[in-house]
Amino acid sequence: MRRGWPITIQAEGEPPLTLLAIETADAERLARFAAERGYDVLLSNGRAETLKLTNQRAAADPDAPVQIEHAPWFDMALATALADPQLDLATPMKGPFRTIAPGSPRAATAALRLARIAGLLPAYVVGGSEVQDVVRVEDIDAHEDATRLMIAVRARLPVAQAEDAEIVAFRSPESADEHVALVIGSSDGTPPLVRLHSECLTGDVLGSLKCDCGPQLDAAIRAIRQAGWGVLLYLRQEGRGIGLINKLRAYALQDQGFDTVDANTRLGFAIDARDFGVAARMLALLGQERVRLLTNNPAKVAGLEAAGITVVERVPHALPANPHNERYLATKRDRTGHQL
Ligand SMILES: Nc1nc2c(ncn2[C@@H]2O[C@H](COP(=O)(O)OP(=O)(O)OP(=O)(O)O)[C@@H](O)[C@H]2O)c(=O)[nH]1
Ligand SMILES: [Zn+2]
Repeated sequence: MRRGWPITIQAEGEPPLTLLAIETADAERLARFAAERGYDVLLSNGRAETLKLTNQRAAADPDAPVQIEHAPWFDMALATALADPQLDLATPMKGPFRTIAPGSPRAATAALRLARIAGLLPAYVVGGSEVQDVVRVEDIDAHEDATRLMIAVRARLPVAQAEDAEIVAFRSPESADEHVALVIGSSDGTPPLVRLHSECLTGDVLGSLKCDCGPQLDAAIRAIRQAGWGVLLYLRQEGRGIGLINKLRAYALQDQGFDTVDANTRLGFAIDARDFGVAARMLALLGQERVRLLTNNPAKVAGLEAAGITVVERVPHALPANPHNERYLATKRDRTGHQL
């Protein structure tokens, strides 16, 4: 998909679904794809609603797939406008469009998930008649199957704020994401103070002021050291699970005035695409199934608990705002239920 090649997704009991990711397609590839029959367009419900293409279907799952029927005037420019929200404000969409029920609904849902895993916009043309390399839905699920995660290596890692630390790296056969845990101090038998930190290249490395990630990361290490012992999980869930490029697309939409929640929806993603089952699995592999959790986000507590970890205490983890992240923090409080 990243190379712009078509793929076929097969869900058991459904017709095979052959598709081409719009982001990596070009006019020539598009013309070759489904040349005789024409192609439909597959979007997420959130993206389709943004474009007002869902005929007011009540409260559908934002991640559910929506299929738009081919019309003779579909071309690369139109496919790009359907896929990419960047130009929504500049070029209003001209129809008419007709949405139809996806012929392979489970394969279509898996396709949207695969785009997110690949870091691409979740939008495809569908309908190619030649079956391509076949990907089974189970193959896509395996990328996010936390039970397949294992400890790969552990080593001593003194860090500036905690000299007595050890790094533990995890990986699974299917996923390229290499998650790590920094174990600070040694167990004294009490539940560790734990922080789930999701990767944020802009905040963690470049010192971005748009979010609170960098200061939260520093403060977490300090708090764990002060508590005596604990674990920082550094989860490779950049952009709340949508990847760096898609997060930066969300930033570009924020430059147009949308908040962090609406930016994700306009792109066609869930507001938070993270799976905290990965964190639960890492804690279980470290032998820590009872934890004190540093967070303001009730979804992290719920996600760990649902995956079998007992959160004995939630420890607030708020830091002072700056002029650039005030709105971001207010959105967390007002729209995503953060207890700030
Ligand atoms: N999609 C998207 N992701 C963002 C944005 N701003 C920050 N992020 C990502 O959000 C994640 C940071 O979330 P966390 O620090 O875990 O914070 P949280 O879920 O709000 O919860 P706590 O800090 O634990 O209260 C990182 O992966 C960032 O890259 C944004 O505007 N859009
Ligand atoms: Zn950040």
